[in-house]
Amino acid sequence: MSTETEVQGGGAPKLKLGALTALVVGSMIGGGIFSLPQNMAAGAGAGAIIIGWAITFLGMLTLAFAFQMLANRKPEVEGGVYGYARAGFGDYMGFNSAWGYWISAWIGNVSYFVVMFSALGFWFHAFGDGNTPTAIICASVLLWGLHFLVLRGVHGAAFINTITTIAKLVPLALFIVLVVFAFKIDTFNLDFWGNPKLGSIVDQVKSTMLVTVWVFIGIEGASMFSGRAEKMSDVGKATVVGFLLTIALLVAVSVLALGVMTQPELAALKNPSTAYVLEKAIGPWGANIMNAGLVISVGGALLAWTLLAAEAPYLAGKDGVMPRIFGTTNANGSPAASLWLTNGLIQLFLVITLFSSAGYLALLSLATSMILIPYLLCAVYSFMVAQRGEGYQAGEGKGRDLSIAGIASVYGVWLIYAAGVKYLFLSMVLYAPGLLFYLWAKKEHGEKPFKGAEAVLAAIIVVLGAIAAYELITGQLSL
Ligand SMILES: NC(=[NH2+])NCCC[C@H](N)C(=O)O
Repeated sequence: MSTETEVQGGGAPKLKLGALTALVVGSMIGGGIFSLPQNMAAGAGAGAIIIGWAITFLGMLTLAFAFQMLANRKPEVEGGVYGYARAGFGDYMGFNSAWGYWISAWIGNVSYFVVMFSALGFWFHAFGDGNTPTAIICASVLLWGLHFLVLRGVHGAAFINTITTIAKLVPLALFIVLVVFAFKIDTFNLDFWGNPKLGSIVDQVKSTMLVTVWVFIGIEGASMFSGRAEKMSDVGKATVVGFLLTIALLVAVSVLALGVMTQPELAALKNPSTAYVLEKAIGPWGANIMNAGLVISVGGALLAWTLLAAEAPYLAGKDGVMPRIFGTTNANGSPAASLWLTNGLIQLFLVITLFSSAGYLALLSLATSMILIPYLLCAVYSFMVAQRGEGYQAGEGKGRDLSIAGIASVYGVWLIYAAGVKYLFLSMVLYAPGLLFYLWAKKEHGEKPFKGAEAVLAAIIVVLGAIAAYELITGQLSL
């Protein structure tokens, strides 16, 4: 691996608006949407679900706008959630953002493999719940197939992602149309504000927040590839358009399902619950269609997330906050070292799921909450940029941007609260070991690792991580 190829993608072709939008939609729509009817109904009635979507709409829209604003006002900052955190809060925070994002991305992929083979288990019983030996062997073959595909070039992989993204919209559109016909307003209105077992409206709404976070992860997809984009303005457009398309699908799927089955019925469904909702609407074919849809959708999202996962250490490596080796690309412009590390870890975890599915599920929710810190840092950074007026013409109003960035930041804090502060504490177990990589990188460049308060922050993360690890081991805390 030579360092000459460190230049961004060498002469690789640049990504256009269509490919960027497909990256956003393709990474947001993966497995989550197929389980949405059950996941949302598990703790909330129709009324609370609608309120939950309204909050999510406002919050995620402002976050999408914040990414758009950053792409337009700060075109020189590459690297999405990592790049913005570093620009706003220095090398060490930038590193942590890349690290948290990366872990969240690849652990998410481990869950994708399990979910995909569990859906295939609908037809092929040898795959069971997605973690039988046969399933793990086949998942591993698929993993390395994707690996070599991406090694041949990010641009080509992005092209295939565009195709799978279009393909995955078909079963979802079909679901929406067919369920509209089966929709019964009486079913929908029944216990609109939830039955007493679900608790207060606030509790019900809060229960939906975790689910809505997971389904929107990927909203940063275009920003992560800003360095490979043809035009910066396309990055912003792709983010907003991708968001609007995705939320329309998500809301339709979750709300329409409530007119086919009652909340307790939905809550009791197996996942992917869309399969059983459609089965109720049109018969056995329904389950076949949605299971197939899930396989296509997650297959495509696996590709998108292989790209996204490898991008984070690569970008950080290029800037010298991750070890140099991760910043190198092969002759096709693919971040080869980063890909090998990422997929190697996924392979390891796939084997672990063979022995312990429970432990891995716990790790998954932990990893989901890890991405909230990178999101919050981006929102706050967009607020700082607007406040300082960076990239604005003289006399140009900042009011709109300030309020958007303000709401996005408040939403970011709310998500961490709604996801549970416990998870934030537990995620320190995974944040803490990153320090070794950071110190390694800084040593390579002969730089002092910390400026100002960064050393204190690093110490806090390590101490919290150690306490959390200790409490986990002694059983005082559980995932
Ligand atoms: N591999 C991942 N890290 N995926 C995270 C994105 C999840 C995506 N929004 C979904 O609903 O499926």
